[in-house]
Amino acid sequence: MGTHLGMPSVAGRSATTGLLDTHGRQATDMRLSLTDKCNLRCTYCMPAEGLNWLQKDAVLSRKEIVRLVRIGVDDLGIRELRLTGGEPLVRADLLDIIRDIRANHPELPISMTTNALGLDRRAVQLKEAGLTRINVSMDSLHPETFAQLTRRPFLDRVLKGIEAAAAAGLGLVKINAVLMRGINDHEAPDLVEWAVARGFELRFIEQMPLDADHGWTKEGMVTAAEMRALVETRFVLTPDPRNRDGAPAERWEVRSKEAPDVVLGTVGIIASVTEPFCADCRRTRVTAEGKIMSCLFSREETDLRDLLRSEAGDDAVAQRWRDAMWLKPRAHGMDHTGLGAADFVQPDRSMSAIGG
Ligand SMILES: Nc1nc2c(ncn2[C@@H]2O[C@H](COP(=O)(O)OP(=O)(O)OP(=O)(O)O)[C@@H](O)[C@H]2O)c(=O)[nH]1
Ligand SMILES: C[S@@+](CC[C@H](N)C(=O)[O-])C[C@H]1O[C@@H](n2cnc3c(N)ncnc32)[C@H](O)[C@@H]1O
Ligand code: SF4
Ligand code: SF4
Repeated sequence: MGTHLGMPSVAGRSATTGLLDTHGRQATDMRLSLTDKCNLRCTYCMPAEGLNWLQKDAVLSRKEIVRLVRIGVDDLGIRELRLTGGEPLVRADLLDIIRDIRANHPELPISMTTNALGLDRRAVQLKEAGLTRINVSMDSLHPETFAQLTRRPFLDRVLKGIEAAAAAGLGLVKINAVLMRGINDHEAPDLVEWAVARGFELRFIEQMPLDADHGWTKEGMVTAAEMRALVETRFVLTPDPRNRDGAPAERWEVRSKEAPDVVLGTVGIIASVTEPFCADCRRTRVTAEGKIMSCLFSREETDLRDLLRSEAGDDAVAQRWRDAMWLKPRAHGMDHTGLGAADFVQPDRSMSAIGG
């Protein structure tokens, strides 16, 4: 667990404090969903038939998004912004949104998590608009396995997108791979080999119960310990000495068994289920329709859109955001960790509808 502010009292929350919660954490990392729509149907996230997309006017407009980010950064201590979704690249005004945010906040790190479809055509423009870096989700290097997991045959397009992002200077490129038992878990060492050869940081992700199909089981998921063992069939892993600094990924240095003196690269493992990192969580989430979710697994949502569409000033918006974050659950949407525990309730929203 990293450093924390002391437990703040309600009286101690003045109009100038940031996004504190009753467990002594402060959210400085804003995750903003630009859309609930997506052009893939990853089995651990979306149903095959897709979801009922939000109406256009239900989704925050460019102006509303830019205002919300300004309030977050200027009034609430946000220090990092991540654009996500659904698939952020399907949003037509994505470049304008990034340009506007960059104009207001010249130093703000702005990253994006994407499936990379269409990124080959837009990577340079994204960089020019002011995007800092990119994470790409890609679970398999085999076209058939990729198609099985995403229900779409688009691996070659994703690979082109990744190449374009690296060439455009949107690095360090991180690659996210959810490992699924019996489907792509055997690919773990190949994915590591592919990523380190290209200077990408690969992260293996434990599957969480956030799929629209509600098919997740604790027994069925691949654990972080298993992921390490799979990688260690070909490589030597040692803890990365750098400070984790609130990051979900625990990083490991990768060496080959033949030349263990040379660090080939780094691999991360995001163990939300078996090794949760909630005690050091620094996240605040805004859904595409402007609801604050203080935790990925929150059952409570706080609407900011109605305030943004009223005459309310920035102070009122900031205060409602603070109030929502104050009540952030300790972990996994509850007062204790335990995805899949008897008292855990899976949120109604899938990962794509929350904003991963
Ligand atoms: N438990 C938990 N897992 C999360 C949360 N946010 C993201 N994840 C998981 O972490 C994975 C990686 O998320 P990214 O969007 O790439 O963000 P990140 O790892 O914070 O990114 P970097 O800062 O670039 O390292 C996601 O695919 C989720 O599975 C969160 O708030 N809680
Ligand atoms: C919801 S997606 C949104 C951004 C973009 N569409 C993408 O896939 O990168 C963000 C991240 O959530 C991850 N994700 C989705 N469902 C998940 C689940 N059930 N468990 C763990 N990670 C999940 C994806 O692998 C992806 O890295
Ligand atoms: S993980 Fe990302 S790419 Fe896959 S269905 Fe969900 S939102 Fe779409
Ligand atoms: S589950 Fe909730 S508290 Fe835990 S890291 Fe994710 S958002 Fe933070």
